[in-house]
Amino acid sequence: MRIDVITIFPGYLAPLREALLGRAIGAGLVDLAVHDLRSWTRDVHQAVDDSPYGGGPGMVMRPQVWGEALDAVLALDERPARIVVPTPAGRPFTQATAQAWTGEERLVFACGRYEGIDQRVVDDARRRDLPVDEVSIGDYVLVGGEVAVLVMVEAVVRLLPGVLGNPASAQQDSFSDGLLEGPAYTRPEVWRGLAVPEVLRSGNHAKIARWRRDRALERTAQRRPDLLAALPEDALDDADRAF
Ligand SMILES: COC(=O)c1ccnc(N)c1
Repeated sequence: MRIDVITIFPGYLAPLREALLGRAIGAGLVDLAVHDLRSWTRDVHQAVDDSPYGGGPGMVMRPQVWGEALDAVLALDERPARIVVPTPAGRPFTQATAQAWTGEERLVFACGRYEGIDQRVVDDARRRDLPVDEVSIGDYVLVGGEVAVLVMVEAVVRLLPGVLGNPASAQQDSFSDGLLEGPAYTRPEVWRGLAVPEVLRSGNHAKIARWRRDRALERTAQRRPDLLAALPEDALDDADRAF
């Protein structure tokens, strides 16, 4: 997978070259290219934004600069790309989105700042039949899209084959089965007077699986009843319902 990020703060994306993601890049599982949007400005001030039509606070990022930047970056590689615009006004980015994007050959992230990017940039890309997703990582506003890109790239790349040491851990993630993950424990057996639940030391794999499923159902019911309500009809078996 090739990932391109267009931003006025390239340094914000440096963490993508650390740790697990850095190793994925080193192993050739991911190609990452970060581009400074100001490279496509033509004026001495390298202006990337301007006042909003209709008035109002803040500044809007200029369509000319973004249009040239996206055209140039897309032309760097012939692989088909999905353009992603992080915005608080976007559709929710979820584990399902991350899973779906693992099938993409290329993702091009357009990081907006200020009050966002002139809408015609997205409209122009869409009318050229380029896939464009405007996505939000949660119901809150950031200063720029860069942090959202860090979140989304990590969520996607960790799912790519060969990235995680143990692929099973991606399968047992929270959300992978529609439920939140339950509590986890490691040594010592007792810590500050708190013992690891007995069942986890029983060696009885069926009982352990049941206990873990019950804890996941319990936590999901307590913290995210919306996820429980959204489960498909056949997702819960009789033992689950008995819980
Ligand atoms: C500027 O971008 C944001 O504020 C943003 C992007 C993606 N998700 C959000 N919740 C906010």
